Amino acid sequence: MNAVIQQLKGKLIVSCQAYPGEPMLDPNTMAQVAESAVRGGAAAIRAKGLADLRAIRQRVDVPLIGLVKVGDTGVYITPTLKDCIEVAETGCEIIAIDGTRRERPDGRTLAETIAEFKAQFPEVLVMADCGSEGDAVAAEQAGADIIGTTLVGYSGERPKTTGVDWEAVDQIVAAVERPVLVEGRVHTPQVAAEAMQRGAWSVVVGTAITHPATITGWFADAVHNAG
Ligand SMILES: CC(=O)N[C@H](C=O)[C@@H](O)[C@H](O)[C@H](O)COP(=O)(O)O
Repeated sequence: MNAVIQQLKGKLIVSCQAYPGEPMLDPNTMAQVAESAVRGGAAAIRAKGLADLRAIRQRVDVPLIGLVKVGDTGVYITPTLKDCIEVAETGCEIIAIDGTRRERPDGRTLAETIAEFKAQFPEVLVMADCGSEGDAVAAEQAGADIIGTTLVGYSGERPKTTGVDWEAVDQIVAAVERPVLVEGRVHTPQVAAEAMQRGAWSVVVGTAITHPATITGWFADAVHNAG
């Protein structure tokens, strides 16, 4: 078992991302958020964008799961081999890439992408962001080291549930042997604990920890609806 994967077993991973046009879209800000998450107990940080990744790398010692987002539709999470290489060059232990069976913008299959990437970066792990059980099985066969439920509800294969899509999580956990990171719409500690009980290796939480505008909206709506 790879040491980094072992290190993440039963631990919380925090995703620190701000989006185009947002006030927190700033590498130094994201590095501060990441360091705060590590102080709170995050065993690893997931982050996007080369500048954010470089800034976070200088600030925290825990493993980094790096990605880039190219657009926000179709295959947009670290979509090409070139993107994989650029992310790995920032010093991440793990790269997160689109792990669906959809056509990739550079024409490579997922298996080709992983094989060519690993030829250059044998030490760097690949997390496949999947949207369904079928994706997860294919991604494992394609050589992914870690399976993420990241794209469940976003790739068109599964409906987007309000919280975690437990049916998809159960199917994926049962179908693959690789560690499954439950990621996407984990909004409370109780839900994170349930993910572990259902067989997750680790849980990745983004919005509910690191996206104040969304969290504020939850509270604002609750107050408004109760008033
Ligand atoms: C679908 C997609 O593009 N997900 C992205 C992947 O990196 C992020 O925008 C999410 O914040 C992340 O997956 C964590 O999920 P949540 O923020 O729901 O805890």
